[in-house]
Amino acid sequence: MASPRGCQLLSLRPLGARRLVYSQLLLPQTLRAAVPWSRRQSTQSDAPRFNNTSPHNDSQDLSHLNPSPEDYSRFIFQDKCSVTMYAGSGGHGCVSFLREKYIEEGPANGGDGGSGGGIYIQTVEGLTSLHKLARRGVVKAGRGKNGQGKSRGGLRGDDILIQVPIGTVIREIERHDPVAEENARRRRAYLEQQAQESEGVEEGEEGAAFTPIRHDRWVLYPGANPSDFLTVKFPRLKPRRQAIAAMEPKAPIYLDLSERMDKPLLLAAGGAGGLGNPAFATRDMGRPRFASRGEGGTMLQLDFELKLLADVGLVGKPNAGKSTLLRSLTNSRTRIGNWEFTTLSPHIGTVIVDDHKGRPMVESKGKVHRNNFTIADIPGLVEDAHLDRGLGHGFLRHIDRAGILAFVLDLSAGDPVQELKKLWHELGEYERLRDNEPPKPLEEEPEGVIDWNPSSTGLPELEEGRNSPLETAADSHAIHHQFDKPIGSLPPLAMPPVHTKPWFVVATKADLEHTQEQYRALQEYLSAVQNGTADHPSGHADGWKQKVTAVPVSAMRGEGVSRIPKLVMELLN
Ligand SMILES: Nc1nc2c(ncn2[C@@H]2O[C@H](COP(=O)(O)OP(=O)(O)OP(=O)(O)O)[C@@H](O)[C@H]2O)c(=O)[nH]1
Ligand SMILES: [Mg+2]
Repeated sequence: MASPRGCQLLSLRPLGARRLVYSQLLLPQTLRAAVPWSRRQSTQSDAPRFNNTSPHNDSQDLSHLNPSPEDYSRFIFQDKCSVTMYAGSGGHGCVSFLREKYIEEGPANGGDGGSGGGIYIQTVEGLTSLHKLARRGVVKAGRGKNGQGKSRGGLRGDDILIQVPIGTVIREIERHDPVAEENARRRRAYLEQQAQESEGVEEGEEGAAFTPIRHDRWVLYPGANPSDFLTVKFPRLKPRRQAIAAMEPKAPIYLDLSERMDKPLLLAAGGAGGLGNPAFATRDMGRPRFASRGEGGTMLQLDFELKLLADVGLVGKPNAGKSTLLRSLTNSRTRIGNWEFTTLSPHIGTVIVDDHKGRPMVESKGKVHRNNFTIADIPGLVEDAHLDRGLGHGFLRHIDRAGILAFVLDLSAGDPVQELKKLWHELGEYERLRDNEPPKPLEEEPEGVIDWNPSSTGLPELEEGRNSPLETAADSHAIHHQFDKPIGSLPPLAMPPVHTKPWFVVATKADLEHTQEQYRALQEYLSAVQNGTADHPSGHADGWKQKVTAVPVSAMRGEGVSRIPKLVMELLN
């Protein structure tokens, strides 16, 4: 028993030391004293101290809402990542001949190679972060197995299914498609030949020209001498794609996966398998001693970005009590601390709203029943956050992505109306800066952009004339020109203006003294905004103000928070 305990203590020590340094740097004198106090909460006997006055003490387990410093888990969050994907290449065809007693020179019986594995994508409910995908970095589908003798075909390569959260946007950064490149090469060769013919080069001369064997395209019979092939005329080998490749979205890929998908969507099909030697048998050459190699798989470099973070985003100053509020509403284990910037990355919690029998209580817009919504706890906003102060722009971007904004105002910390206006000011400034950014190159080329709607039954448009070698070559030429120069950073996602989003206020720490007057003033102001007698705090005349209200809560005691799910469900509708 002794050794594991020792280990635990060792691992916690540096953390405690670091926290103390933070607290001394960031906290005012009055709050500093609270840090050792909150650390003391870890012992059972001290835990209920601050709650002595609360009538709920006995009935509720409040330790979840005012956790000890040890009681937190690190939530790894990533809302952006770039992943390189390789579809599997096809297996090679086999060169083999029937060998049987009394059959001297058996016919060709090499099997075809198996096709390479494809890469599929699907949105699933319950995922909130891209960190798992980001950690993989490179994703490779399986290669098809080579064909074998006795006409045995090779096995297909394994497919890869990538699961992403709903609201992921996928954009293509780079593509390397061996089939398209081979087509382009053939096209160039064809054009050169045409040019030569028009210049009057005689056919006889050209026909005699020596063409080296393309070992990247052909498999030769292992027992044969290379010189045996000098006189062999290899057939023209068109690069092939699997039939399923017709279901790939148009290049360059731009997908906005904003709904749950029942079926996966193909991003890149694997390369077609090579053909066995029977495929090349002709009347003149009954026993071809070559087979074709499998086609290479497409390489895609894709940028993933989470567009919609959560249904509700908590916006507030550092230390306002956002994380405590999230804990009181959900099972989240987000970290709480009486100092600023406790939360360093968004945490998402899910609130289940049902009749305790699993049946949803509310029906939302698209007539789809919902029994849950998600809340994102975002790091606190400081003044001039839009100028990258505090924890920077990144978190304003997260606010941008929540459907509903919940402004968390600490009633014990100054005038809440002024606080609310400051928060709106930061959002407005951020939006202004974002919208004034110069447009990036990809925005000027919208022709490759498709709106993928997973609920529609139709397939995405197919690449036109993909099977015709000349047209395909031209296409691939275009692709190549586009990717000659790297696209660089992609343009930001287009979001609806922040001031048009539904919002409400959570007035927290209402259990503290002298907060009633503050709440009253806040509620008066919000009523005035709703009636139109006061300006919308964002300063926009067309700001959303259909039902602006403030919910007084004491998140730490879990009081008043039950009104929030009802309000959110109303707003979601
Ligand atoms: N009295 C009282 N204290 C609260 C309440 N809600 C939160 N607190 C305290 O306020 C402090 C800050 O709470 P957090 O939830 O970490 O605040 P935050 O807004 O997430 O802070 P950052 O993550 O730094 O942005 C903690 O010490 C909480 O215990 C409340 O309703 N009443
Ligand atoms: Mg927090």
